[in-house]
Order: sequence, then C-alpha cells, then structure tokens
Amino acid sequence: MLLQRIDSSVAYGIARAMIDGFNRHYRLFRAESARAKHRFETADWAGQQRAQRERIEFYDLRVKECVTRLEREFQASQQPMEVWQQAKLLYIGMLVDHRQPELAETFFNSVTTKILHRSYFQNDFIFVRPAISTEYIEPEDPKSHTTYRCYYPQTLAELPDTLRRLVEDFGLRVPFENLARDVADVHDALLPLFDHRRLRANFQIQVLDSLFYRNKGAYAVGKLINGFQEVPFALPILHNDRGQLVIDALLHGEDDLLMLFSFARAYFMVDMEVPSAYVQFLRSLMPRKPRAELYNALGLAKQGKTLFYRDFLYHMRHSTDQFRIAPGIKGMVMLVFDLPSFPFVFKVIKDRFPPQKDITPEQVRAKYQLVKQHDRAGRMADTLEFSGVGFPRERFTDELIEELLREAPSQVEIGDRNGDGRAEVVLKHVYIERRMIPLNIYLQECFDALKANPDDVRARQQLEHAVIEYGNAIKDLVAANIFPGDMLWKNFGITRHGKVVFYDYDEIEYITDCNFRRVPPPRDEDDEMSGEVWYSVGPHDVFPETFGPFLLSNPLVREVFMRHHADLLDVEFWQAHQQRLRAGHIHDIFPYEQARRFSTRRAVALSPSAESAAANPAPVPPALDGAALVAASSTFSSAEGVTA
Ligand SMILES: Nc1ncnc2c1ncn2[C@@H]1O[C@H](COP(=O)(O)OP(=O)(O)OP(=O)(O)O)[C@@H](O)[C@H]1O
Repeated sequence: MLLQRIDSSVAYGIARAMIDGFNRHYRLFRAESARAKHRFETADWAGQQRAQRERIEFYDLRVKECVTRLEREFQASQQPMEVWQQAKLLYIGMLVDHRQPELAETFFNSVTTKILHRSYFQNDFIFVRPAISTEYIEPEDPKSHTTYRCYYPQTLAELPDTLRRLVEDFGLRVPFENLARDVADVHDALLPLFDHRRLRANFQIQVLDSLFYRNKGAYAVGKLINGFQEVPFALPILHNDRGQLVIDALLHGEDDLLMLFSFARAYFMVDMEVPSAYVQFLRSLMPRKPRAELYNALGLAKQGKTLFYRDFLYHMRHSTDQFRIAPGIKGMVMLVFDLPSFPFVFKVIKDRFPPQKDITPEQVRAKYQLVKQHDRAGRMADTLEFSGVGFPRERFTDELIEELLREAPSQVEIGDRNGDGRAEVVLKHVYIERRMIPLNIYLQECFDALKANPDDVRARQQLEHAVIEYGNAIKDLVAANIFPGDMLWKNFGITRHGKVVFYDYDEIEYITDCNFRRVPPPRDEDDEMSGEVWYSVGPHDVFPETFGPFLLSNPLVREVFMRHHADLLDVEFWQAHQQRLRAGHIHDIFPYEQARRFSTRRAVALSPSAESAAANPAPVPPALDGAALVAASSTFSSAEGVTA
C-alpha cells in the first residue's frame, strides 16, 4: 500500500474513534486490574474472582461499542478502500508514542474485521504483522515508576535488608505476620541457588513493579543476577487466618515459574502501563514460553490469540507434515485432530452425538465458555476459540477429511476461498488447546512396560505418579466447584511437567448443583441380581460409590488409587465439599507443592521425627485451613487457584 496523499477527514475520524475506543478499553482493563490490590488487601476473595471473570468480557464489549460508533458517525462499512487505507496509516501515526501499540493494533484488527467483508481484511487493512515496535517502550513518567525495580546489595549481609525493602516497596496496606522471619526464609532458600561466595559487580535483584494477583494470592516476580547467573523467582504472598500477610514460599527456576504461569490457571490481574515490557521481562525468566501464552496469563487474551495465530501461520510455512486424527480414543462429542509437529490439538464440535450424550452443540459451547471464565485451578486446559479458520487442504490426511465431512459437515467448507488456486479447508468453529498425553495412553505404556518386565521401577513410579496426580486433579477441581462429569482416564492428559489436567468439558457441572447420593439398598433379590440400575436417577444425581468399577479395573491402578484417594469413592467426601462451597467457602489451592511452603518446612524442622515428617509433608496449618481439605491429602498437591 503506497499512498501519495493522506487527506480524508473521514479516515482521520475513523482512526481517531478507533484509538479512543482502544484507549478507553485499556483504561478500564487497567483500572480493574489495579483494583486487585485493594481486593487483596481487604481479603475480598469473592470480589477478586468476580473481577477475574468479568474482565474477560471487557474486550468484546469495547469492540462492539467502537463498531457501533464507527457505523453511526462514519458509516464505516460503506467507506471505499482508499479511506480504509488512509485510516490504517493515520492509526499507525497515532501509535508512535503509544504505550500499548501491539494491543492497539489488535484492537484495530478486531474492529475492522467486524466491519469489513472478509475479502477486504485478507489484505492490507489489518495488521498481519506488527507495524510498531514494542522494544524499549518506557512508562510515560519513568520517575514515578519503571517496569521493574533494581536493588543492589553491596554485600551478602545486606541481602535480607534488600529483600525486606523489595517487599515493602509494593506498599501493601496490611501488616505482615513476621516479615523478618519470612525474609530470612527467602534469604536461606535463595543462597544455595547462586554462587554467593563471589558477588560480582552486577549483583542485583530485579523485580517487576506490580504484584501479580490471582484469587487469594499476590506474587512478586523477579530475578536475582550475579555475574552470568540469573535466578528467576516468585514470592507468593498470602493472608494468614488473622488477616496478616505471610510470604509463603520461594518459587525459583524456570520450571516453578512455568507452573505458576500455566495455561491451566486463571489469568493474573497486574497493573501494567507497558504490557510488552512485562512480557519481555517474563520471557527472560521463561524463554521457552511463547509470548502468546504470557499475554494470556496477563489477562490480555486477545493479544495472546493474535500471537498464537501468527505463530501458527509461521509454523505452517516452516513445516510439511499433515493434520491427522489425534491419537487416543475418539470423542463422542468432539472431533479432535492435531499436527504432529505442533504442540496443540484442534477440536470441532460434531453435528450429531450418540443418544447417551444428552446435550446440544450450544450447550457444549456454553460449557467451554464456563471453563474459560472459571478458575481452572491448574487442572483444566485453557482453550482458544476461532471461527472461519482456513487450513491448506494438502496438509490434511484423506482419513481426517473423511472424518470431518462425516462427523461435522456443517462445520467444514472445502474450496478456494482466496482464489489463489489452492484448496482450503475452512472450519466454521474450532477450539485449540495444548496437546497432552491422554492419561489412558500414558497408563497403557506403563502397563506394557510392566508386562514386559514386572520389575521396571520407572514404569511403576510413573504409574503411581499418574494415579496420584489424577486423584489430586479431581480434588483440585472439586475445590474449584467443578464436577468433571466424566472421570474416565481418557478425559485427562498429562503435561510436560507431569501434571494431570482435565480436557473433556461437555459433562462438567458445578459441585454445588450436583446431588451426591448413596446407592440405595436393593429392594429384593431381583434388584440385587439384575445387573441393571434398579433405582431412579435424577439428572444431577451422582453416585460416588459406583466410580470404582469404571475407573479401577486394573489391580495396579486400584492399589495406588485406594491408598491415596479412596475418599473419592465416598459420598461423604463430596457432600462435605459441597456444603462448604455452598456456605461460600473459597478454598486455597497452591501452584506449588505443599513441601515448598515455608510453614511446612518450619514444621518439619521443629518436628522431633523430622525425617518421617519430610517424607509425609506436615498437615497444612490452620491459617489456611481451606487448603487442608484438599491439598494436605495429596502428596503431589500443587496448584493454587481458588473457587466458587
Ligand atoms: N488436549 C489434548 N491433548 C491430547 N489429546 C487430546 C486432547 N484433547 C482431546 N484429546 C484426544 O481426543 C479425544 C477426545 O477428546 P474429548 O474428550 O475432548 O472429546 P469428547 O467428545 O468430549 O469425549 P467424550 O466422548 O468422552 O465426551 C480424547 O480422548 C483424547 O484422546
């Protein structure tokens, strides 16, 4: 697009309205995120969760508002190409000194694609690539704050004081229970992580200026630098039961941070003037995490989606393999396919479901939407939702095309949409989510290895880990008020970090809506011998005693499960949780293991039988008794999140 002159006042009006629309969006988004601090200080957990949920809707609302304004004031959809070309260039001009240019470009795309016909936005009218660089953007008033703060202790002895200052500088208006003790714990945990015998000239701690809020937690995120060594860290700050603050743990290293920023958790609330600078800093802590996922974690999901799509197109250009039906047991509701070289799966809702699936496609979408807005508690995969996505036909196996045309014909169009002579498969609606190893496949691999060699210690450990994690996943979901509905192994996947995550959402319900019942005793011998269900079952009835035969037919699995999670087969477990949830209790779930908590470590250190205590992490102290219900029972427990 090469324009000789920019002279359209309509184009200027469109660009101005667009940037006003975006600025309004980001102002509201930021204000809501900034209020997280107050909600944290006043322990307004229900408010925090509500805000997390509601903020997700902000973007679409602002896009709608802007579209309406553009149509009303400028009859935008009637404007010729030339006006749109000018509007885009004028808009770029308005972004030169902007603090969130990448988000503003995405906003422009969202609005433009709502107004213009697809054949237009295929070409020059949207930002296919960023036009404005996000490098080296500083806050408007760097004197009032910078993206991250630096602290330079001159000696090791100054480190505790520095850590104290670093925490105090967040200006939380709630006293700490014992900040000196917590700082000493952080200090002791930090020392072994870097070569502290030699402090280098650049010895420093950098910490992002805003805390990261999610549910009942606030996290300071930063890195310690000494010479060429860098230690990424996060400090979770929580309330104790007396309303005072505690630093609960030191999370460190890329893997801890990846768990904290996992795609299976709710989005953080962070007060950011320059989000790209936050993303850049976070990437220095987690270089393997795509920028798309960092934007998602920061609540900027539209940007996450834009970047994901750009990454996907780039990957398509730099790969040659074919989409295929995803390995594992096929779904009755979803048609799932993947591209082996790309770590995501694509899910299309089938046109028809078998009779046992008493649900409509609209209801399936509503369930996926529920998961998006709910706290995923580290146990439900986030999904990106796309409509009208085109894939090159030649990258599909014939088998997959047949399956798509058979199972979801209303969702598929095959043709040359762009008129470039190459056939495309266009999917009307598709969910995209992280690929995991389905748990049934993972367990089968263990069974096979143990069959070949019953003494295969690794396979046994893997099996044990998977079964324990599976139970923990269900317990974390329960704490988050989610009943998975279909708990078969195939509906869970295992991540790179060995976490078990649920991904089959069509039967989920709120725990508070379920009716957990005991199986009534048989009325007579006929009932007992019938092998059929002789009692009446309501739509929300759940019979935990009956889970066993479905889940635990394998004796190895059964043995591990009964040792760790027998309570899941007990109706009282479910009823007790339900009562607490109904009473408005918000559970704690931690995005790290119990053994990592300073309180656990102190309890272990004080215990006379420290060794056995270390092997069986101490019960969660009453300060966070919500956690005791769920987390203390699970050796591998992790996951923060909260619920209701
Ligand atoms: N994120 C994922 N990673 C890897 N494989 C997956 C993923 N999601 C789904 N699958 C595969 O696709 C299959 C069907 O997916 P899913 O359970 O979502 O469909 P469904 O139709 O809802 O299933 P059901 O018939 O149990 O209701 C799974 O059994 C699994 O093999």
